[in-house]
Amino acid sequence: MSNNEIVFVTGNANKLKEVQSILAQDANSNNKTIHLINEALDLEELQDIDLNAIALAKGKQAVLALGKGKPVFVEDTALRFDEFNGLPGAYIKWFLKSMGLDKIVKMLEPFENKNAEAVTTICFAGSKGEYHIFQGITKGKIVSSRGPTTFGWDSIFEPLESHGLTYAEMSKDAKNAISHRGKAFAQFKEYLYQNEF
Ligand SMILES: O=c1nc[nH]c2c1ncn2[C@H]1C[C@H](O)[C@@H](COP(=O)(O)OP(=O)(O)OP(=O)(O)O)O1
Ligand SMILES: [Mg+2]
Repeated sequence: MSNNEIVFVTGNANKLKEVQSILAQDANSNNKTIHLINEALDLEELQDIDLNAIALAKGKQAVLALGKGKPVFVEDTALRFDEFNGLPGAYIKWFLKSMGLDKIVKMLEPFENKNAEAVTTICFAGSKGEYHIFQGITKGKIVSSRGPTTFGWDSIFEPLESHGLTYAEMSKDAKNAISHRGKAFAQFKEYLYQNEF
């Protein structure tokens, strides 16, 4: 692929919007413009608590689906409860689908420790067949839903760095500045600016 084109395989429109916005920030201060192409494929997801292993398996699925030689990346996002030793983790997607936000909050009711961390793990497959993993972590706590419920578990996660707001109560730019995804993509961006892909 020419022109610094890179494929992001995700079926999640909210993720795509955030990633487009993060990659567009300070794009002018670099000579390199990254052209993002979205493929909304539903990839098979490994069941594991090892987030790197999940992201790598997802990246390999993306390469299989698109064919070798195209720079492509995926990301998998987990919500890990301290009290549950990291679960639901990557399974948060299925908890959300089946139980909904309120019951997820209730799962922690018997426990004092509401601490959690949001984790985005990116797997990038370069044109030469190599894989790279980047990860961003934001610590916070699980709270009763506050703010719009448009994106996943945003309304029940209050990051430590937000001074009392849930992700859902923050502006998009403020969320991206401190979020798990913002931190993971800051590293990925650095890599893309400094390397041929
Ligand atoms: O910043 C976020 N704030 C709130 N909720 C979020 C966020 N990021 C992902 N989420 C939700 C979406 C899905 O319920 C689960 C992650 O699952 P995950 O497999 O990574 O996403 P997905 O299946 O929706 O899209 P993809 O096609 O990229 O796999 O957490
Ligand atoms: Mg998924």
